[in-house]
Amino acid sequence: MTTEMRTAPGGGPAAAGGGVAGTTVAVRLVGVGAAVRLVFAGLLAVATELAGVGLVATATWMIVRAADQPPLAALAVAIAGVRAFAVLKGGLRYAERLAGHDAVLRVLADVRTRVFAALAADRRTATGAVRKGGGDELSRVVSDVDAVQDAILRGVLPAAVAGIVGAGAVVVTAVVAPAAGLVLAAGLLVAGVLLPLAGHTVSRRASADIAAARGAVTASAVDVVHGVAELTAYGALPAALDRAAADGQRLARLERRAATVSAVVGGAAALVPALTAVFVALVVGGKAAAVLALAALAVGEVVVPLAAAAVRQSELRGALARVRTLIAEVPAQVVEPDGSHGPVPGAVGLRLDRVTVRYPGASRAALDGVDLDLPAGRRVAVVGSSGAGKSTLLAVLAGRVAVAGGAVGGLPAGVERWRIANGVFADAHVFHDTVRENVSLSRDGIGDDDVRRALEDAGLGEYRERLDDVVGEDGSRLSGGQRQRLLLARALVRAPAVLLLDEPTEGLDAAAADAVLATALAAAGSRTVVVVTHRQADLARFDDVVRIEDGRLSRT
Ligand SMILES: Nc1ncnc2c1ncn2[C@@H]1O[C@H](COP(=O)(O)OP(=O)(O)OP(=O)(O)O)[C@@H](O)[C@H]1O
Repeated sequence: MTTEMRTAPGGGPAAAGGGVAGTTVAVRLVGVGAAVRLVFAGLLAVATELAGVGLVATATWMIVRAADQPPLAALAVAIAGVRAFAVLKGGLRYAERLAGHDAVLRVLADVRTRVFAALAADRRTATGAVRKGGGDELSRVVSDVDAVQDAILRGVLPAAVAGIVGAGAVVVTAVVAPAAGLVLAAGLLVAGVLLPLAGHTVSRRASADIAAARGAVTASAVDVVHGVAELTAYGALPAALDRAAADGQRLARLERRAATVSAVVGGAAALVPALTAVFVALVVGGKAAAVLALAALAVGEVVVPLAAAAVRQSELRGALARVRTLIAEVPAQVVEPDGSHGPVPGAVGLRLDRVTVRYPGASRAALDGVDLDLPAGRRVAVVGSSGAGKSTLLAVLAGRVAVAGGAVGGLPAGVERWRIANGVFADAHVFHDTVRENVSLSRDGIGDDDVRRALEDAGLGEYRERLDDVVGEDGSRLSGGQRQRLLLARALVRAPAVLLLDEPTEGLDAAAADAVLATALAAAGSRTVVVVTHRQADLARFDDVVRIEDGRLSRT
């Protein structure tokens, strides 16, 4: 027997992916290039706001001066100034929007690419952040990424612009009239710092509750929709609907409260610049009063949106943290397919060397220091009780799970593991599409004849002439056994060098299971094959039988 098995005790305590967890804090959403663009957009925004304040101040001065009915020549500079500021403001606003959105869209494109890479890696690693929640989690990821845009355009940029414009306006006002400068500084502090801080503090807790409530609503809605047949059959539908309705009401209550906070804070912030303008007018006498008061009003307008943005910012915080974590979880070792790989060799073996796998949050290792030598062409059966770690072993061989310790060897250089080792896995998905598409997955070079042969080999000959049949959502129009054989046909149609089959005959009667395994092994030819099975009768067909119990491997 050439298959060599040793089980080593212990295993590294690090969770899968733990090696990159420490870099989470260091991961930034915005690269240097995008940061430069954002600063440029910010400077344009500052110039736009200053042009706006200049426009108001010049126009006010001109109106006040005109009241004295001076010769027109005395107003000529002011008239030209008003025109210049108005044109400048419009032009700058356009340029600022262009630059700001360009920068933000570039950031988003970059973040989306990195998140996509993380999700793709997630399919093959134990981090499983998205897999755990399925479609619901995926839609949350989409809105989390969109939150990056909101955070920059409605949070970071306006806050920076308001800070610069506000500081500049206070200095200039203080030079003209120190008392007015103080009043303006106080007003801006209240509207631009204190109220946003208050809004942020009050809404921080609420937004965490809202996020949780939103998740609960989605989860209960999905449960009711998907489980309606079972719930009806067991008479549990009214209770489930009540629970879903209660979740909805809780969410509505929380959102109402948050909207009230936002309205109160936003309203107060809008009031402050008006009051500031009145106080500026009171502390400054003469003709300068109107000019400084209206200029203060114009500057106040720049800081007013910050209060509402701060309330929204606390909603976005969770989203941004999740995006950062997700991006940080992209394991460095994941190689993206770039089509530059050579042909997959015909006969390949693999070797596990003290491999340990620990799922996040699990108290014990799913695989614990497992050694397994898998020479090319060997056929190995894996047995063990439920939850012992059999599927995890296949996932390691296919590179779908990150190992916390040990190594997988024997891989030809430059070839990704999934190209070498693949097959039928416990969590395989059947698409709501035709039999043909489910077997070929639109891979190049797989014709109808190949699909038919694979269907025969997998014991699903009854679909030979029904390639256009749509199989339903996750194969709902197939029997359990047919679904399993369809997945087997997918694995056999272009079988990899190492064929991994997780209970390929599950759901078949004994005679059919015997026949399907026999034809599948015949179709596998000289390939290396690893099959997880619970059937004693299958074992005679294999060169070796390995047993996994509690994540440890032994020979039988
Ligand atoms: N994605 C996951 N996240 C967390 N824990 C997991 C995950 N997948 C498996 N586990 C845990 O790892 C252990 C091994 O699971 P695995 O699926 O490998 O067992 P198995 O031997 O294939 O079981 P079965 O015969 O019931 O399919 C179990 O304790 C299981 O609960």
